[in-house]
Amino acid sequence: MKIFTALQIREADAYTIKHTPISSLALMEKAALACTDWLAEQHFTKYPFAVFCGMGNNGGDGLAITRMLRNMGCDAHAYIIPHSQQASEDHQANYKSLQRYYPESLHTLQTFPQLAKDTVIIDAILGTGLNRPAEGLIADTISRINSCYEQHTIIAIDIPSGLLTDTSSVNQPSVQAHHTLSFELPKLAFLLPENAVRIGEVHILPIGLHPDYIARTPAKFNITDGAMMRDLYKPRKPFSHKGTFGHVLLIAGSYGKMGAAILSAKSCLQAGVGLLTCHIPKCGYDIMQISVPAAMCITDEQFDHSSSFPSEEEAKKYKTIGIGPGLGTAAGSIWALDKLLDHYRQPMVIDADALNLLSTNPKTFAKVPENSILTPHPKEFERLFGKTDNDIARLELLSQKAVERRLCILLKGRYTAMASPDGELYFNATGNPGMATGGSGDVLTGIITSLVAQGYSSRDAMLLGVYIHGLAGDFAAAALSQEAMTAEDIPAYLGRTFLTLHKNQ
Ligand SMILES: NC(=O)C1=CN([C@@H]2O[C@H](COP(=O)(O)OP(=O)(O)OC[C@H]3O[C@@H](n4cnc5c(N)ncnc54)[C@H](O)[C@@H]3O)[C@@H](O)[C@H]2O)[C@@H](O)CC1
Ligand SMILES: [K+]
Repeated sequence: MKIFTALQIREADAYTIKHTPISSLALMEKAALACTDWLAEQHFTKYPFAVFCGMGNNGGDGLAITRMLRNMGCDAHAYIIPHSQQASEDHQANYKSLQRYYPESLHTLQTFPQLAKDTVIIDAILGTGLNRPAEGLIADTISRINSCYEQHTIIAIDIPSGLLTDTSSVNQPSVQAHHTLSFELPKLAFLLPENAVRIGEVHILPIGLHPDYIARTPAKFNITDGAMMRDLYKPRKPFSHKGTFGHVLLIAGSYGKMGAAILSAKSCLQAGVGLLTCHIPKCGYDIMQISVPAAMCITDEQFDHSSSFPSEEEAKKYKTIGIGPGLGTAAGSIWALDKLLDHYRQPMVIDADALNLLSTNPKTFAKVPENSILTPHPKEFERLFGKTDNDIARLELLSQKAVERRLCILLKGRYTAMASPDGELYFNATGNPGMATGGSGDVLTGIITSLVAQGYSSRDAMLLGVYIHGLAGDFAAAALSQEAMTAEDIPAYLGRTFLTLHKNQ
């Protein structure tokens, strides 16, 4: 799914109006109807409404919504903020309709109104046309709306007023909504952790923008989805054998952190690898053999951490290496990783403590093979690549580093961002807060390593691995609840997840 900029959204709007028998005013009517239908479905229409309107088309939406709510018998009032000399054409048309049918519902905002108990606040002040920070009466109204957050439900139309669509809004005043009702496609602003408290729950309502414009217009950012993943997925051929699906070496675990190695190993197997060998310290031998009988084990000479990774000759038998879960940051492990990178040139999957080893050893980092996949969470990302002022700057840094170092890098989060060496940037939308629990990342490493071994390109293994990791988590949460599920439940639901990738699903 594409993420369009504010400019592209305007173009999609204009293209739809030009190429279909729908006027700009009729498109606004459709958008307002989609919002009022949603309000009715969610049983908000039993409450009174205060609709705060700007003077552009976002305000026009608000006026049309007020009329439709009145048509449904609701007690709705529109408060127009006079921030401009002239309202947009469609705003004027909707103003006239409301004045004609429900003149008592129209107000020009002078002071913030007294709101009756349970009044639902609709924020239709500014939409994608925001071109400067909100100030004066608009900023005052935004702050008054936000002061009602505990007592009233606040619903933003298209985007919370004051929030920028495509760039960071850090330090800018904006409405803080419980729900955002947006049109047709998600906006970049909705995917940024820094906006989480302002956007609330986002609901994307279709309004019939022209599919040709959407299909032929390239977007800088995309969200992966089921259709794309079904295309990437490689079904198994009938005459295949375990050699067809690759041999993984997983270097993981240390004293007190063998659980991470187990979770990763189980997930690697459940994601379909042909053969799995785990390199673990001596303390982990019984634990691994008992917990994951299908995995072979090589024990390090050290008891509590790993300090000697395979030689050039030994490493040749592995299709790929996954390294990091529970590894620890012992000096011996740094030295061993550095030596491994002197000869190992295949793409690897690097996670957790192995990333921390790289962040403190730039010379070792420089040896990481091209097309390797790095899987940092935000703190690990910061240690590797430095601090940024906001989420947009961090996305740019992510993309820049992936291109510069010829790596696939994924930045974990609610919408994990995934960058590949050719500059593409995708977001993942599967997953849920039940996965915010120790071990989820180890599971992801196992899955992605497994896919690389099975012949997926690094980019495809990253996109597909993150997608199925999230979807398996969604199945686990649906069956067990977000609270009760643990990281171990994610590989257990991989089977159901793979079935959704089959073409006939
Ligand atoms: N493209 C679409 O898909 C559709 C868009 N519609 C609505 O149209 C909206 C966009 O409308 P507009 O382009 O008119 O933009 P806005 O309604 O966001 O407002 C733009 C107006 O506000 C002024 N303005 C911008 N920032 C300001 C600030 N900080 N303080 C004071 N004034 C400011 C601008 O100069 C302009 O006059 C969307 O957000 C959506 O709500 C819907 O009506 C129909 C479908
Ligand atoms: K708005």
